[in-house]
Amino acid sequence: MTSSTAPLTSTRTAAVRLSGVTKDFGPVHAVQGIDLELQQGEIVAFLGPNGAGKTTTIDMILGLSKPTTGTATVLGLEPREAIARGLVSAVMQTGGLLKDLSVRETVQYTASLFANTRDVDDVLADAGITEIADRKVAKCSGGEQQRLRFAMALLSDPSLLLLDEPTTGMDVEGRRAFWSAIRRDAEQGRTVLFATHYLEEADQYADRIVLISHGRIVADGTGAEIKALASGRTVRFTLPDPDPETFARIAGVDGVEVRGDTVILHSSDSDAVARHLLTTTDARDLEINAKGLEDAFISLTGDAS
Ligand SMILES: Nc1ncnc2c1ncn2[C@@H]1O[C@H](COP(=O)(O)OP(=O)(O)OP(=O)(O)O)[C@@H](O)[C@H]1O
Repeated sequence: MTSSTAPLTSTRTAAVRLSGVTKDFGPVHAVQGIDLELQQGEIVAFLGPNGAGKTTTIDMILGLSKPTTGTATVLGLEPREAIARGLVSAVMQTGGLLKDLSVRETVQYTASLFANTRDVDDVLADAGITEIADRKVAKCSGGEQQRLRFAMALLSDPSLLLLDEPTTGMDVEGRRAFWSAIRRDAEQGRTVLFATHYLEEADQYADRIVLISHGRIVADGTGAEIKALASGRTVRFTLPDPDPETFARIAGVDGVEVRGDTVILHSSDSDAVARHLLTTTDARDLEINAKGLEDAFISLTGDAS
């Protein structure tokens, strides 16, 4: 066994390395070949729609399931080994809290289950919940409960923190308080990977966004780079027997989708494209819409079904 000599704190060891990872559930190909390396200290968002494969991938990083093919390592170790050494913690969406305990009692109880932990008051402070330490869990808002889960996750002082859609169902204020606690903590150098559906959340809190769709990475970059993919407008219209080639040649058109008699053009100059269509073709029922993330997924994956 070589793991006892592994250079755990070396900046050269990736926090997470996925190589050719796939995961099948019977006939469902949930993850279809992911190669990804996260450096220590990075805050990375896994951004994708429902069913993209985010949770399945996080479960493999946590060692909760094994890849069908490919390998996953955490700080150079097998995921289960990294967990056993207290190097990884997770904040999941729900569950795991006893309603009758107070916030402090919950953290104290969790701490009592481990041999070595950080000081309870310190983790309460880091999670920003010192002032509600005596409140019963049942009386805490969704955002406060998530900050409590975050405090519990900090007890082992993990190098890697995984968050699976941690702000689902929270109001704006709960979300803001939760993320400011995470962000403050991450500034100390912890690696954070979180799954989200929201481009804004990913853009605001991550240094890097990995866009995932249908079990594959379709883009990987900064918030500005990913937002550029989701910017621009679509021009939708109907025309009998449309020819995609003709539309691709119109100045300002970046992408063409044809669904029967309906055509959707992606463009950064939708006014010019609309003017051209209305003055030189028989296009009808023309609509201009702001592009969103769903359109970015469609353009990137070519999935126009
Ligand atoms: N245990 C399982 N058995 C069968 N299919 C599964 C199982 N777990 C996940 N899947 C399927 O794998 C695909 C990926 O699911 P996954 O939960 O990883 O997506 P996700 O990106 O986390 O989605 P969401 O944002 O909805 O949580 C989906 O089609 C899902 O139905």
